[in-house]
Amino acid sequence: MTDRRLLLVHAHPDDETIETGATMAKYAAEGAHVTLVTCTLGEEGEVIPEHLAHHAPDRDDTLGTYRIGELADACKAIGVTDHRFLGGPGHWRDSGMMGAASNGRPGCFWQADLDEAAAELVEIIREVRPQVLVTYDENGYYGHPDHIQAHRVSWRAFKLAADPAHPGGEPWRVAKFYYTAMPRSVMRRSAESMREAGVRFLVEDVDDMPFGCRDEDVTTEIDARPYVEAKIDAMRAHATQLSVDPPWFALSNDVGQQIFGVEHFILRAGVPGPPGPGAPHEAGGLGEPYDRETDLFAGIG
Ligand SMILES: CC(=O)N[C@H]1[C@@H](O[C@@H]2[C@H](O)[C@H](O)[C@@H](O)[C@H](O)[C@H]2O)O[C@H](CO)[C@@H](O)[C@@H]1O
Ligand SMILES: [Zn+2]
Repeated sequence: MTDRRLLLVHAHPDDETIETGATMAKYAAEGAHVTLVTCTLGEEGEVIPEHLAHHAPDRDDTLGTYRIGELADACKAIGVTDHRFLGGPGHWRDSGMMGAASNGRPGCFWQADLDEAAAELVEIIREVRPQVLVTYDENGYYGHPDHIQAHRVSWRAFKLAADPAHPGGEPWRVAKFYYTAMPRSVMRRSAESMREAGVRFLVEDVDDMPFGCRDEDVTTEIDARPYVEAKIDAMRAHATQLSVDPPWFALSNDVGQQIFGVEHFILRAGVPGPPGPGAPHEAGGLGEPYDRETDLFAGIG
């Protein structure tokens, strides 16, 4: 299909690259219109490099502004030119990890009025008219309040955008709504590879990691291996948040993860397309039988 339009809704600067960077680079390179919406500036994040530590929320509190620049560089690396902050830069502040005092801070995303935030996203959906929307599952992929809220706002906006009773612009029905996903079998093989390689990062037991899904829940495997270098460049752009030592990376908790050019998704709404040739285990794929979609736009007329 021509005129493909993909909308991704992510919570903080860096999530777009960690979970969907190769997929975004692939579709952008293939001429699809890729729109990234980021819900906060990541103001409450930790800072890895010592020389940037002064930006931290408990020091200069300038991390949000700094991460705007990191995100711009990451978007350039993956070829994404249409990026928006939900409600405008800094409209909703990063809420911090679940249970942090910052969860209760007025103006943080976790405290956002759902319909107000969803209305902001409906405006973008009715302007861009994407066939595909990608965000997190009900648990926000790993339980972070801003990720859970990104899911809730996206699902609400998906419904409202198609509702003729919702004011402002022509209704638009997004054909396919996806969750990002990381199959546990891929995590297990990756942890084994890290142990064998003796990586400099911590290697945690997969069952102790806050994310991961059953292989059988995955509906879609995007093989974007040709774009993994772009994903690595984008990860390097998020230097306050990520340590990158390809093919590995780590967040500020120094727990190692593998950088994959193959990324996985769960179709939450819409009609799946036909199965296609997936990726082998050694590439981070789910391997045989290749009974999953291999294109987010598959099956859309
Ligand atoms: C990938 C992601 O969502 N990162 C968030 C997350 O950052 C984590 C947080 O600082 C945690 O305390 C660390 O142990 C972990 O290593 C970090 O990845 O939460 C931040 C605060 O809400 C957010 O800014 C960051 O983007
Ligand atoms: Zn995040």
